Amino acid sequence: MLWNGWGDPAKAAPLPDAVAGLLHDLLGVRPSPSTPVALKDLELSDPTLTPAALKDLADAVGTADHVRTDAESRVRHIRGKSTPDLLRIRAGDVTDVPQAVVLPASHEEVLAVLRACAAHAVAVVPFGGGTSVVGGLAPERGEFIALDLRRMDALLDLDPVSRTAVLQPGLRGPQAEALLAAQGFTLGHFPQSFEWATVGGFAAARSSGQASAGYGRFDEMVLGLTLATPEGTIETGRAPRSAAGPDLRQLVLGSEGAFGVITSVTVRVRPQPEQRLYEGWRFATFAEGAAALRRLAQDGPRPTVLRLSDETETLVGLAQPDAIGAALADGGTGCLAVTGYEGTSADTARRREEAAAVLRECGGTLVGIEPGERWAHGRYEAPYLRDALLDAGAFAETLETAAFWSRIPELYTAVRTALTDTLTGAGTPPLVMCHISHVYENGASLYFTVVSAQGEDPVAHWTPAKHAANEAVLAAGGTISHHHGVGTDHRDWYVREAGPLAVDALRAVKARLDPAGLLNPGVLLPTD
Ligand SMILES: Cc1cc2nc3c(=O)[nH]c(=O)nc-3n(C[C@H](O)[C@H](O)[C@H](O)COP(=O)(O)OP(=O)(O)OC[C@H]3O[C@@H](n4cnc5c(N)ncnc54)[C@H](O)[C@@H]3O)c2cc1C
Repeated sequence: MLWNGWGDPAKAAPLPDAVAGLLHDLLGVRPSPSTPVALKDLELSDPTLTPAALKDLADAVGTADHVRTDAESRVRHIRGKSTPDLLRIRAGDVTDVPQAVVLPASHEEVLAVLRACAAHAVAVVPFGGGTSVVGGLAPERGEFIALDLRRMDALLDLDPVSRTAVLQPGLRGPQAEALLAAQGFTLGHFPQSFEWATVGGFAAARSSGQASAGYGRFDEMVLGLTLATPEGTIETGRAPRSAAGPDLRQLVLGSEGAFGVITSVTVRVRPQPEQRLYEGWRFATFAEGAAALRRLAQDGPRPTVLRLSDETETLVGLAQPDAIGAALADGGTGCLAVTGYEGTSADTARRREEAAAVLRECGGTLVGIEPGERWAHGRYEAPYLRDALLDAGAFAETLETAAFWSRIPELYTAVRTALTDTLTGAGTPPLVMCHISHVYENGASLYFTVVSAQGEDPVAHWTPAKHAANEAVLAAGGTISHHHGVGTDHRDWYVREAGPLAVDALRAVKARLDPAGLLNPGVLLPTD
């Protein structure tokens, strides 16, 4: 993973000329005068852990080799991958750097690390793939270690009769899929961060993948979890469903490292699909397309992938950026939906035919296989483009929410307006794009992408727009996050969404599991 950008440096994507032209002409983007600070020029404070703390940590993981204090290891575990995170590290801001990176190999070693940290009053940030986009890896505490779970990367068990698998938390998406595929199964969890994010991170942040219409969200796949806390171990998941009290899985899912470290996850798996097929449909308007998605979500049949871009995202996605200005002035040129079917040949053929009838009835026109296959082929590429946009002096960020179907139109307008008005008022009119890519019987998520010129201080320039969007989400009846989580960035809005009694109850849970407040201080819950 690139330390100050996204993904595999070999896959870095140059900005297409047409996009560069659009940025300049439509958004007034000017080339950035500054170049990112080089790794060797970052000015890190010296590690402050005492020799006794370092020795206890080394004992906990068996060897000092798995306790790293070198500058590069520490920098590689700073914050996550939101655009403000990238802008800050590109500017050389290393204030949130961990004191050390500790790499345990088992549940017992995680417990031992937590004991050592408690003894030395050092905070702990569980670190999976480091792809958090909500400040989930930036605790409000100066001295902390990053607990990197990459060595816990085994498939511990596969039960083909029950169709369950037990996975260690440090498995990245492709590693987990490869281990399952070798035995004929798939998890079916394909978020855009699939290549880098981990099983533990998926559970800790309640992730949702691009095939959620067919396979479900990650939290729906989880049947059991093991949680290591400073006070001991919690295990959940004796049976697929249970009436034995409240479901403790739900307390661990989405806890973002604030209650403990997830050291194993039992998931349901499905047979590898015989066939995968994706295609494109066109709707006259976003509202018409959304109504079609709702019909499929409520009455079926459910495609495995179901997504709809609004007019602006459709134009940009079709690589027709030159046409955007004119098309927006004309009121848009329609919206692209992608439907995907994975499963046995007979099942995909049946669902495809029945879904096509519904989509036609709702006003859709089949465009063909090409847009669907193009989407599937390039599904993990967009984050690479963000680095090129930042290099070119543009700002690009995403945010997401969800609501019941009846609220979706108001939520869509409210968030777009908040982003557009705030950034236009600050002198950088944005391009705001949106898509629906996670649907339920009763509602859907909205995922926004914002592109504009960078302000002089790009992070400070973006913050009021992000806050205005958060306010719009709450006012329009949305949730502050559908799948990115709370972290530190959404925490104050989450506290308002959940309400004071709920937050107090969660604090009581944290106080019992983590009495010294060492786990991810300030992430999910306020520290005071
Ligand atoms: C380009 C890009 C695209 C993205 N696309 C999607 C998407 O399509 N869908 C989606 O849901 N999300 C997406 N995300 C967000 C992110 O990938 C998810 O939140 C993911 O679940 C994080 O996994 P991770 O392993 O990187 O966790 P990290 O970023 O390392 O950690 C996330 C949080 O969980 C905690 N944590 C991590 N591992 C554990 C553990 N084992 N036990 C306890 N706590 C733990 C961390 O302390 C942190 O608070 C995207 C992010 C980026 C940058």
